[in-house]
Amino acid sequence: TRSTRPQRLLRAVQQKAIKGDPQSVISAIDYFCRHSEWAMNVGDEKGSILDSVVCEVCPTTALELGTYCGYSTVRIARLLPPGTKLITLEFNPAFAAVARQVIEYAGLQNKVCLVEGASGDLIPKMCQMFGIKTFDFVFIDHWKDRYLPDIKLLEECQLLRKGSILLADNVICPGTPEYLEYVRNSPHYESKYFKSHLEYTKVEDGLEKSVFLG
Ligand SMILES: Nc1ncnc2c1ncn2CCOCCNC(=O)c1cc(-c2ccc(F)cc2)cc(O)c1O
Ligand SMILES: [Mg+2]
Repeated sequence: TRSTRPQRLLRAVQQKAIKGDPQSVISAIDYFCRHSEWAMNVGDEKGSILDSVVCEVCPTTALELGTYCGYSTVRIARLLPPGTKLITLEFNPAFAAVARQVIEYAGLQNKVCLVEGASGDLIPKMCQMFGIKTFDFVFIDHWKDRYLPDIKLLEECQLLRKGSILLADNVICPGTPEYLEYVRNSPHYESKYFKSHLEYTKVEDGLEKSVFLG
């Protein structure tokens, strides 16, 4: 049977990137998506904004909702100091299988814990599964209609603390209107929009950075 797009993306990494070199894995995926097949990675333009927020936060505990092929997982994990853990949740087993191989190719498997399952089911288990009290940083990049229910779930599970940073992808395209309305109007968040473009296109998109105020 024909290969899938994530499998073709993985093959491009294995053929073009250097094993153990996260930057070459990132560049190989960006090249594949620009010159061969578009794929829904956060991409290089929004990825640079993601990098700067991760470097500013220096998280000791980080969560990613929506792994896909592991592109943003590699971007985040390569910036984390030793001893920190990035937990990434992926619903689709085929995506997760590719992501594990991309993360391993980058040599970052010891900094990443990929869990398969739906965010709504897994978030309440973070404490018992990993002993995580609170997350310093959350990158939100999964089903656009799950953004709002899942941050409310993070609040209810007391997984956010004063100063926890949420960074949400695709707030313009495909768009997350309810999420934006909530974080921009809630007294519990201070929110800021980083204007950019939909990965590998000229279409407007952006990231919303929100600080939880407690
Ligand atoms: N653990 C979990 N729990 C729940 N749900 C989960 C999950 N893990 C995964 N999922 C669900 C699916 O995750 C992928 C979500 N991402 C996108 O859909 C996406 C789409 C576009 C896009 C597509 C077409 C266009 F024309 C224009 C833009 C761009 C992006 O940057 C996107 O991120
Ligand atoms: Mg996205």
